[in-house]
Amino acid sequence: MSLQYSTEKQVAIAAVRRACALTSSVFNKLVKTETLTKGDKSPVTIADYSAQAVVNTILSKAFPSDPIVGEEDAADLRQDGAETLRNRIVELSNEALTADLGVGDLAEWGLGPGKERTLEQLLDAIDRGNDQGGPIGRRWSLDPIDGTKGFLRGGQYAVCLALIVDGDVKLGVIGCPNLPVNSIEPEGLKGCIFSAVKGQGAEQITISDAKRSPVFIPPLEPRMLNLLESMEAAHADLSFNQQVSELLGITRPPTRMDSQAKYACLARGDGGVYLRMPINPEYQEKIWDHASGALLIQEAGGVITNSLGKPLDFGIGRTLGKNYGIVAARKDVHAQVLEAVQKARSAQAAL
Ligand SMILES: Nc1ncnc2c1ncn2[C@@H]1O[C@H](COP(=O)(O)O)[C@@H](O)[C@H]1OP(=O)(O)O
Ligand SMILES: [Mg+2]
Ligand SMILES: [Mg+2]
Ligand SMILES: [Mg+2]
Repeated sequence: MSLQYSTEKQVAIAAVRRACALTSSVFNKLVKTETLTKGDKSPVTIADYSAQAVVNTILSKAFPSDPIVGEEDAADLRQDGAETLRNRIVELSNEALTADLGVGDLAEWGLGPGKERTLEQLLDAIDRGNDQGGPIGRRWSLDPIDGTKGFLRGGQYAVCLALIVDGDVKLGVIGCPNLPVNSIEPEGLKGCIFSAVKGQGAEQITISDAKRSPVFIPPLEPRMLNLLESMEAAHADLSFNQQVSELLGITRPPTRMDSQAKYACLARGDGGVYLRMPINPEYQEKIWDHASGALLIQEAGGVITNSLGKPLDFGIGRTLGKNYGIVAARKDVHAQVLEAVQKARSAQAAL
């Protein structure tokens, strides 16, 4: 008997691997043209749209009745004047979809040489990401490029795909094309895909040769803990993090990186705490920004809650609703972090 969600996992990893190859190839072509250093966002848009087209095409073939909550939609691409953009998306998406079958790929998912899609099919695939989420039923969440700023810098970004059933994340996959396979060799081989299935644990595979290793948060002495946090000061309250760090007696400096790569790092023990307190409480976190990471943390022996200690709710809609921040850490550390967060908050309120 095969394990629950084993087909979904195989499909999700295949889709994320192709999307990672696509985004890496866009980046490599971009640096040569310098468009990237000028901060022109359109090439990133090309990578985002194409990655969503590829993943949604594969999901729709393998699971035709599953809705998808995807970050992007094709409305702007359908406008007059977007022809160059559309042509690039068709080219990039078809390059990814028609690449030779890799480890675990099946031709029945519509992959491999000769499986080109038309412009209309690809735009429709992007628009398959229009599901509104909710508490009932089975659906996927997709962030085709999480950490746009990291992608632009040549830093960390992630392709994130999750399966959510009745508001509960059952499968999470995070592809990190720029993350070192082994954190103690930062200049070594890069490119990993993390996956977790509810109740079945978590693992990491290398993008290049699909080598597997289990993923779990090792016990870390408090002095060895450090905070994983956003690069972008606008995305999380980094000065609050500093106070929490001091209250916990953490001496190591924080590790700043973009995207759900932070969850991946925490899950394999590169860090110890992921703290994301809102700068702007009106900003509602999106489910595609946290679903895969949340399950990865839980399956690696961690706990993830908001700053009040309540679980994140992936069954509200496209967002996580009211923003009380996010706290993730190994089980034993999580309670200490929550306590420190409350203390830091009281100290702030007393000012
Ligand atoms: N004001 C905000 N607060 C928190 N997160 C934000 C905010 N604005 C955008 N984001 C999202 O944060 C995620 C990246 O987080 P991090 O900085 O930790 O890497 C992105 O998905 C980004 O969305 P977007 O994809 O639309 O840029
Ligand atoms: Mg994102
Ligand atoms: Mg994104
Ligand atoms: Mg975005």
